[in-house]
Amino acid sequence: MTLLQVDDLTAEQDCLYTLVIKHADGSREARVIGSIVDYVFAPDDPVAAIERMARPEVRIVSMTVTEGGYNFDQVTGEFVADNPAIRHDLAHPQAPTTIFGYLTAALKLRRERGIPPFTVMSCDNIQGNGHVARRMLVAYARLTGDEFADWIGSSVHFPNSMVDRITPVTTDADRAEVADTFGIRDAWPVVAEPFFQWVLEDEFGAGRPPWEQAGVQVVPDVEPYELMKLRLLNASHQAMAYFGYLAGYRYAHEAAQDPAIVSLLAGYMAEATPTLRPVPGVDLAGYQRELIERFSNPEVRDTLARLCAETSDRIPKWLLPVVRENLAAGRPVVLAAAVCASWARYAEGVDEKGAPIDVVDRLADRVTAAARRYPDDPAAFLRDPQLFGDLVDEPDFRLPYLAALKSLHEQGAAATLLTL
Ligand SMILES: NC(=O)c1ccc[n+]([C@@H]2O[C@H](COP(=O)([O-])OP(=O)(O)OC[C@H]3O[C@@H](n4cnc5c(N)ncnc54)[C@H](O)[C@@H]3O)[C@@H](O)[C@H]2O)c1
Ligand SMILES: O=P(O)(O)OC[C@@H](O)[C@@H](O)[C@H](O)[C@H](O)CO
Repeated sequence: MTLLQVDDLTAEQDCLYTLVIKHADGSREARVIGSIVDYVFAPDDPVAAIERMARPEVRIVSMTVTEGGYNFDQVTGEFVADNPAIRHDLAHPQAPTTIFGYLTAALKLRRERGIPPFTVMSCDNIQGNGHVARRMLVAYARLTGDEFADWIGSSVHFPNSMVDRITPVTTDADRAEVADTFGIRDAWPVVAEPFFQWVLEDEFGAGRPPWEQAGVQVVPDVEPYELMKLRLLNASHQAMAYFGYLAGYRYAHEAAQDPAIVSLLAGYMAEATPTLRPVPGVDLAGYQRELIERFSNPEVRDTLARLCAETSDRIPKWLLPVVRENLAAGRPVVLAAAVCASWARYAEGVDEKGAPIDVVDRLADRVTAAARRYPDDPAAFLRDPQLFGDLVDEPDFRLPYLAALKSLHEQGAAATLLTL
């Protein structure tokens, strides 16, 4: 295997890359994208990155740093100040490691130089991603001084957004295909499904490109779209990932073509739907059918391993809000509880044939240790307040969770899916 650095993007191919759209019928569309004009790898040269962000022509800083990058307590929603990376950034403002250190250093420079602030545009899969980005950045800045934090809170804009296109990890096979099919030697092609949706609030302090012309929906309130996407698409990814992996599948389309998994997804989505708001112009039943079709696209070859990673940052943000709202309204949470049980079974790190599972999660040691307390302490996995809050005390959640976990152990994933 060739080890490629993203630096190749600048050195070898002038920041151009190929976007390959993979249709379910096997046809392909390819376009060379020229929207990246330069690239600075911040860990190599933090000061250069900060200076770049401070340039007057920079008007938007967009972020795709995954759910774990926002550093908030998943139960209280509060900024976690007691984090070694945050302590490091406060002590070394010119060599930061977190987005908060970078954004703060660049905004400070702009303010000192009389340059208006940039807009911070989160593209991550977090409910209220703009609101969360604002709250967390202001909380970080407050640790450096109240006046500066207040200035960020009142001067910097943070649009909420919903970004949707299933984009798996690029493989060597993708690179080879781009060369063979399109005659393009590209170290960093991006492959994706045909569907895309980007919904954005028009909340920019210093202007923005006319993204409507490229199909972006600019709306006054993104929340209904976010709820729909995070609770139906992303949470359904979680629903099929662990059951699918334990049942022996390795690709999303394989799992999504199994009728028992389709039933699980349909059942979970029926549980989640009452927690959504009406979405302008969207028929939610049609959206759910389309999701199963999108997941089933055999060409995209999204791996379950990608969907199974960093669960500690995903299930608490996408699935547990559905559980809490349904419990509060007296509605059932049986399938959402079973999905949590499938995570617990997966987190044990050993599959149904005794083979090891590579649990990729920043809390891997902790979740695996808790999961392995089954059967001596069957609810141990739920007794992690930072992940589950007090849900372990809710019988309507705990009992279906325990039933599904017992069945996963005694019958296996395939048989459990049939009983669900
Ligand atoms: N891939 C998709 O299908 C897709 C679709 C829509 C939205 N998104 C959003 O985009 C984000 C990125 O997706 P991706 O597929 O590019 O993921 P990825 O894992 O390929 O890339 C994530 C990047 O974030 C960086 N990162 C991780 N933790 C960080 C932290 N604490 N601080 C700063 N940087 C950090 C990583 O180094 C990596 O470069 C996702 O989390 C999701 O919110 C992804
Ligand atoms: O990338 P993450 O960590 O937010 O979540 C994994 C997938 O659910 C996600 O990448 C989806 O493929 C994407 O959100 C589809 O638009």
